[in-house]
Amino acid sequence: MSFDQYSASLIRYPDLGFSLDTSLLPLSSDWLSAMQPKVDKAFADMAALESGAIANPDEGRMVGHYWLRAAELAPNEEIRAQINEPLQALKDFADKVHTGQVAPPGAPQFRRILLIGIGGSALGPQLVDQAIGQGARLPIHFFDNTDPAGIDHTLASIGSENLCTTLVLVISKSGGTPETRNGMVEAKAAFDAAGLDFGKHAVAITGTGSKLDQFAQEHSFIETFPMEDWVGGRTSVMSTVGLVPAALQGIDIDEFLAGAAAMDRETRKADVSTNAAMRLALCWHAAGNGKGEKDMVVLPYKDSLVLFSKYLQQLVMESLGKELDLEGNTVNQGIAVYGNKGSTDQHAYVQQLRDGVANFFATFIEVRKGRDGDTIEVEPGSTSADFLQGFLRGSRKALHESGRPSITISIPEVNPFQLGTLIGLFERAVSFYASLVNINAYHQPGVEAGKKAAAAFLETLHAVRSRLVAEPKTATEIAYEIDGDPEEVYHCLTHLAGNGEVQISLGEEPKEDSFSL
Ligand SMILES: O=P(O)(O)OC[C@H]1O[C@H](O)[C@H](O)[C@@H](O)[C@@H]1O
Repeated sequence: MSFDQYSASLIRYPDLGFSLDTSLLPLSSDWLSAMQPKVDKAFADMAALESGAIANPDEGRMVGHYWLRAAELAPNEEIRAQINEPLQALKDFADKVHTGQVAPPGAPQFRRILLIGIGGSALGPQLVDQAIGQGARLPIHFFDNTDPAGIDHTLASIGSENLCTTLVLVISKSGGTPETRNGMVEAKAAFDAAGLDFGKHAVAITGTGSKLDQFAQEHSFIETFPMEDWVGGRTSVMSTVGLVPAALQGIDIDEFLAGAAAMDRETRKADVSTNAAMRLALCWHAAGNGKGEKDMVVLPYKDSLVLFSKYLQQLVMESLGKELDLEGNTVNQGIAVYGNKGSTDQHAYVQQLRDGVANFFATFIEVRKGRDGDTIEVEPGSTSADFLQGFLRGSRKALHESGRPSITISIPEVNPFQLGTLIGLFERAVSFYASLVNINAYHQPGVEAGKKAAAAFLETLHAVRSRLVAEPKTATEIAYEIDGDPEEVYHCLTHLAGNGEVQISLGEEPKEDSFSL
């Protein structure tokens, strides 16, 4: 490690308190020169995207998440209104909830939020809650799955006696995602059981005209906020999806947006030497040979950023994990992302990072401020923050010594503005990287395949249920009756057995297992 190398390579934005250190993942000038045409194209692609080009060609959509924090840059008046009007409306709504002008029947105020959503319609609000939701005016709970045990756990943590002061946010861009629909049906059942009118507790955030939008109208929800098709789920945290819950929590959403806008201003500049988002994209490219050969391990040394690794996992992997490039060639692109937080992970998997298979690069996130307020010494002359910083610097050095590259991002503290800068940085890095490797970062065709297969499984399950009788049958026999796949039928049967709907009698192997009512 050399101070000269560090000093020369550091990209700093002093007004943002931000710096990016890539000295331990160096990019040679020859390599950079060779990449220059692709870099130029990536800057040009981004300029086109931001001025309203159809940047998501497969879905024929514009890609507008950068406008959400700078509506003046949106390509037309209609889109500016689609940003500004809901923003004002959601702020007014949050004020009314806080002052009790919007209140549940029979109680002066809403006291907590239950957010129902999945993927991009939950991860952003979860990240915001964990990172900057401390001391929120309204605590928030989540249904982010169709796991009934998880739903029961969340309902129990709210307490049935508290549903009467719970505000439910149902979030789904498409308005048809099964997990979210199921969560809403489960929540409604809990409200019904408590004798409460679900609609008087519910708000929808969804595309206009979606199934959820219709449900909200039919059940007289308190409010519906629109979500536009030019915002992708994984980049929706600065749309109504992230801002409605954040404003209700009392988080300073203007600062959050300002942080992203400030990072956008810096990383919009087509200068490879000072553009942190382009530098990140180039480092990813260099580390993984432009083919994702190295995984990205995200290590924020701050508890409140623990979900940032997961958030980036969706942002990066759903955006970059693509079979085809823009010309239709099979490329199987992507970068695997995982991570949790430091120094916790040093006591878990960092052993492998240091000594094991060298298939990754690390991204450290340093938060300079340890805590608000006074601190104590945990041993003479040292604070807990000193140790946290020591472990970050120690891991970075140890990885470097064993030939493992790393990037280090530094921010002064975790607050709405800084979280905005981090999200803005990675969103743009993902856009740039997608251009460098010539893929569409804004669709997710692979996700549809799993959804279709799940729907087919559910159909088989219905058919299997209808064939169950007191007399034992094997999976093969039932599969023959319904013209189904025996293994799929077997999985249906073990699912039903696991939930007490059928009896299973084990044979020597699964083929011989029999099932009866
Ligand atoms: O907001 P929704 O339409 O309910 O979608 C929720 C999520 O599920 C989809 O399957 C996509 O893969 C995600 O990108 C999306 O964020």
